[in-house]
Amino acid sequence: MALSGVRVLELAGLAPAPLCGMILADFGAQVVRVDRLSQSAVTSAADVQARGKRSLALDLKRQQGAAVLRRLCRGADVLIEPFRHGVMERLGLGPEVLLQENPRLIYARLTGFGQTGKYAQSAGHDINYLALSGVLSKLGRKNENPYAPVNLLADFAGGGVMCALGIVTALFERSRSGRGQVIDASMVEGVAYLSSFLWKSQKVGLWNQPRGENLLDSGAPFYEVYRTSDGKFMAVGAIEPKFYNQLIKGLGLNMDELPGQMSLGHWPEMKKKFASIFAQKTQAEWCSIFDSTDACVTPVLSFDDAASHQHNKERGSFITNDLGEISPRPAPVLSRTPAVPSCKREPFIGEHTEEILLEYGFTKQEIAKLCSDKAIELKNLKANL
Ligand SMILES: C[C@H](CCC[C@@H](C)[C@H]1CC[C@H]2[C@@H]3[C@H](O)C[C@@H]4C[C@H](O)CC[C@]4(C)[C@H]3C[C@H](O)[C@]12C)C(=O)SCCNC(=O)CCNC(=O)[C@H](O)C(C)(C)COP(=O)(O)OP(=O)(O)OC[C@H]1O[C@@H](n2cnc3c(N)ncnc32)[C@H](O)[C@@H]1OP(=O)(O)O
Repeated sequence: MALSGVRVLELAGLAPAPLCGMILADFGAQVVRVDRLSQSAVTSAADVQARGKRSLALDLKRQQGAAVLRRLCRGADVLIEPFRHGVMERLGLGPEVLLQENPRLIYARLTGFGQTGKYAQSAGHDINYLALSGVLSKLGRKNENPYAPVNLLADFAGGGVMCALGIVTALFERSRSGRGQVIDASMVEGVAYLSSFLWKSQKVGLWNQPRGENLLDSGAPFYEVYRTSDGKFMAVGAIEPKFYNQLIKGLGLNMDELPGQMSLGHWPEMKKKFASIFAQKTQAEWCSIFDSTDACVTPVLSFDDAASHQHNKERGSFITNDLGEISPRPAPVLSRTPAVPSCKREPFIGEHTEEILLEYGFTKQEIAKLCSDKAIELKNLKANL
């Protein structure tokens, strides 16, 4: 796999860092999740993005525990840390310390607000980062408050994925320079960057109307979701005139009797018309009308339906693990070295502590001492059941 041989240490955190680590693991990196000891490991217990990772339980608040991480970092390629600015420094694990000991280390700091600035020390979650990036102000329907679509945008796209991009970019650069570096992955900036199109298209007329009344933000009748007679939904994205024509045809309407596609004043009335037509047939009936056309009309699928949809099945877009759990296949698909996601269950806290420490050069005696000092925890299957 593309990232085979890359050794990653991921300090356990909430949603974004686990996704970042899982992406690296899916593409072949050896990812170790560094958990708190099971008594206090709330975040790891809730981690459902640990595919392909191993778990090492380490108490970083104890000096011996912090020293273990320092030693692990000497043999690692990447460290992902998801804490507020200052936490790692207080533990004596800041980048200046770890990079001095291992100049090849890529030290990825995945936070909401970044390492500097007024909010660097503040708590926050996806919705706050999205808000500060400016993007939240653009999301939502007409006359409604801005709406944060689950925690996908800042946490996962602007955070986890952007941080993974930073890491592979830094790994690529290191292959030329031989040097590691620090990555300051702020979710505010990650999601703002992701929204570059929005920022850079402000003057082209796409966003002249208030929120929810523009072409791509649910203002247009041809870029909207409609309810079907069986309580399901169809997604319509017929933007270009040649595709819009096919939409109109599929709906059984006559173009000559309709206002122009881009007649904004008619959009509310056209939406009502489309809505009343979509409400007359089931989702399956609309699919049989629109499948195999270029009308850009697709069913809004539940997770179950998405996993069993013919198109997704043909591509193998969803995978099933040893426990029968279905999840999305890693993307994108690389032709020679595709990701090979693990089928095994996710790790228990501390399940691999001993084997990881041995691998990183600790002796059995050192491990026993760390264990009796409560700096580490060996397999604790019970805590996870
Ligand atoms: C919207 C999302 C968040 C969604 C997450 C939800 C899905 C889950 C959140 C809570 C979960 C529920 C809960 O756990 C209870 C149940 C548990 C059960 O097992 C399952 C069901 C649950 C109901 C469970 C269900 C779900 O899983 C949840 C609802 C987000 O936006 S996530 C993005 C958050 N932001 C960031 O990641 C940005 C960077 N990080 C931060 O800003 C802060 O870390 C954050 C997130 C604000 C938290 O602040 P906090 O004060 O808690 O931490 P820090 O200041 O960063 O300091 C960390 C301290 O921890 C010490 N430490 C770390 N590792 C170790 C270790 N190995 N040993 C010892 N100590 C350790 C570290 O030293 C720091 O200590 P100090 O503060 O003393 O320096």
